[in-house]
Amino acid sequence: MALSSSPDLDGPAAACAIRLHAATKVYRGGVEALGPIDLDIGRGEFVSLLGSSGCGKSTALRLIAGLARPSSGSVRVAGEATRRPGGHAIGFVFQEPTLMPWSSVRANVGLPLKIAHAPAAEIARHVDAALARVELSDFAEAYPRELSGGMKMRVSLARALVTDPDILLMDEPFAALDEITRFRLNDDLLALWRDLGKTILFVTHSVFESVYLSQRVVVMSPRPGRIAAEFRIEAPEPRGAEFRTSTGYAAQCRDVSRALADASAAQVRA
Ligand SMILES: Nc1ncnc2c1ncn2[C@@H]1O[C@H](COP(=O)(O)OP(=O)(O)OP(=O)(O)O)[C@@H](O)[C@H]1O
Repeated sequence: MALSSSPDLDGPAAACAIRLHAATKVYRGGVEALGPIDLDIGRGEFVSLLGSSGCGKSTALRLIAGLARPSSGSVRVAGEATRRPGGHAIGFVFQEPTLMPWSSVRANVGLPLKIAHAPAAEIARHVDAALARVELSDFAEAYPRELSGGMKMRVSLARALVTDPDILLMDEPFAALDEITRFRLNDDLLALWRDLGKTILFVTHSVFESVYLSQRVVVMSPRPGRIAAEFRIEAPEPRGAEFRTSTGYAAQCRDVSRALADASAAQVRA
């Protein structure tokens, strides 16, 4: 078992931001949630983990974030981004925005820096930049109850960005949103990824979302989650409405969908 963070992963993995090697997770009580899986994610890559409910996607993110330890195998993350107080290699965006209802948007976004005892002026500067990035500058003094679901998720994203992480782990962040809001946030996330060059690992149930967003889609089999198939997504950049309605997009969604169905069927037969 190994879990480590180092400025660079060894050898040819130097261009690699995340490396899982034969990683497994067995929870207390004997639930075999994950693996073994091998997965390398390159610096600056946008990868989606796609799989049915309970296949271990969140478990994989938790191992990478260091919130849980692998039962065997290793999980390694490159970079110890301490460019600012409270800086982390990793930012985490959950399905629920998990905002403090009694605090303003500004206070919610600044929380990670406040916990790290960053000076007030520095917190204000980084919060303003993060809010501008998610187009919420006009809502800095608003409270979560005054915001729509999409806006709350933007606040959650700003809070993850405020420490300037190298890696963003996103666990079904848009699953609870209506389709129009989801599409808009998909486009905003792609713009953010292009501009900031972060490594993004995105968990979703949605074939359509995974193909639209990612450079690579990793299809997982049901519990214990293993990698059943991988697809490199071919798309013109920047992606937008034209890609969403293209035959190339439809064909890739069909292929990924088939692999997901095959993975589930294989498990049922096993
Ligand atoms: N702390 C825990 N203790 C015991 N079992 C757990 C724990 N966390 C998750 N599990 C089990 O491990 C399996 C994988 O869970 P996980 O949340 O990683 O799946 P998932 O693919 O993210 O699911 P979903 O898409 O529904 O969020 C599930 O069967 C779940 O019940």
